[in-house]
Amino acid sequence: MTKRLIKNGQCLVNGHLAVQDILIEDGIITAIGQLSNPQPAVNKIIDAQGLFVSQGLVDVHVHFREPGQTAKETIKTGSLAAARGGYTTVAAMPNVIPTPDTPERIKALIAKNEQDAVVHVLQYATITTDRGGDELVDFEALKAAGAFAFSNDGNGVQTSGTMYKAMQAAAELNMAVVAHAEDDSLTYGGVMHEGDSSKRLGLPGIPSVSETAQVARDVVLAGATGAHYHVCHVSAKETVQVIRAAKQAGVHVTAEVSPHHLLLSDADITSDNAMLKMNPPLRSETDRQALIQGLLDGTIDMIATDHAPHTDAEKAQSMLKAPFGITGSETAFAMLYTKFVKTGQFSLAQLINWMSVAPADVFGIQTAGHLAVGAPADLAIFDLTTASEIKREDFLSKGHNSPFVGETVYGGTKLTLVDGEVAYRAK
Ligand SMILES: NC(=O)N[C@@H](CC(=O)O)C(=O)O
Ligand SMILES: [Zn+2]
Ligand SMILES: [Zn+2]
Repeated sequence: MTKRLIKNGQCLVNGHLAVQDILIEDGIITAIGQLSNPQPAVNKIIDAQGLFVSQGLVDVHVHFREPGQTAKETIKTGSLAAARGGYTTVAAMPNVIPTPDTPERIKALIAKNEQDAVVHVLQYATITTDRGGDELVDFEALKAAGAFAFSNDGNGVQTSGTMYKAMQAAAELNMAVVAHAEDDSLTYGGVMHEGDSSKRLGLPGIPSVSETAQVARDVVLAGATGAHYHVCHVSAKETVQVIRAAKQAGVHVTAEVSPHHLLLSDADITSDNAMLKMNPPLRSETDRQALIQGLLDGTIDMIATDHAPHTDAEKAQSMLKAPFGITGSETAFAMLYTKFVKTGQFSLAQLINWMSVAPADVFGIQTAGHLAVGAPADLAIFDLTTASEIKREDFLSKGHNSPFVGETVYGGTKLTLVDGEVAYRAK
């Protein structure tokens, strides 16, 4: 039996930091508290003096590009990036090639995730065949094959009738429909938010209504079907209002926001720079403030990265040509800690709630989100007091497409344990 002891770490206890020791036996947390020293037969002692020891973070929105686009990312590199960010459980979106829209395909992908990943990977199935059109997948068979939830992320479901039937099927199975909300008839070939910055730069804009109109449709459908409807990467203030009203009306709707939509706005796009191109786009400062308010009042439940790696060559192009998406796994905690917790806007407990507890609880991920005796030893150890610079050469992701390179941050990850084993250790 392997016994590890994490000594003297700072843990959140009832929302406040307190010094605790954590005993791990065969990958399971077996004791938390002021443990007597020495513990009998401990194989390894980790000294966490002055460090923050947290339950592992949970990210319900990442893109690994395998199979199909392994120049951008693989299951291995994407999971290493997650571990470096302090994540121990992630959910992988299905926009890989071929896409997991059949039981055979998702089984093969789950087996590959299991084999290659250094963190726990949950796998989304698509809502429709080929992640487009109106032919629904076999929800029951995909659930039986191990699907985590259903999503066409990368694209919105364009037809109301298709979304309605998808929600009926998902509700029947007690599974979530996880939506990238985007009405293609309202995007006009845009590459950034339609607003002052797009006008100044002369770049085509994506109006907020392209997101909000579809979420408005979907909360009505969720209300009618009783389905759990989860909104990906909320970006617009009007969308926050629609979700708030739907929650008040008793609709089973939940929502995530990405770190970049909390940290940046279109005012940060001062030149044609594809490192700031993602979907949905960075919106106005008013939208950003509404997202922060949405988190604080519970309208938005959680933070998810939408880690979307692309190659250097692709992202070196103009915003007109480059693909949408930025990476996020390796920068999320440190950036959010530095910009929101250190500044006093969020408490550390709130941040851990949005980055671990809430995603696990909302999606019923039994094995994640809580630092507790009996739970798997999925832990992240962060250094909240030493400043470091985000450097592109340090990324374990194949993607370097991060607008946060060069930022000085606190909250770097020192060690990530998955089932008690080292998934990431800082050099
Ligand atoms: N967010 C993005 O800009 N891109 C994502 C797709 C998505 O999340 O919609 C990708 O797969 O690259
Ligand atoms: Zn999306
Ligand atoms: Zn995505």
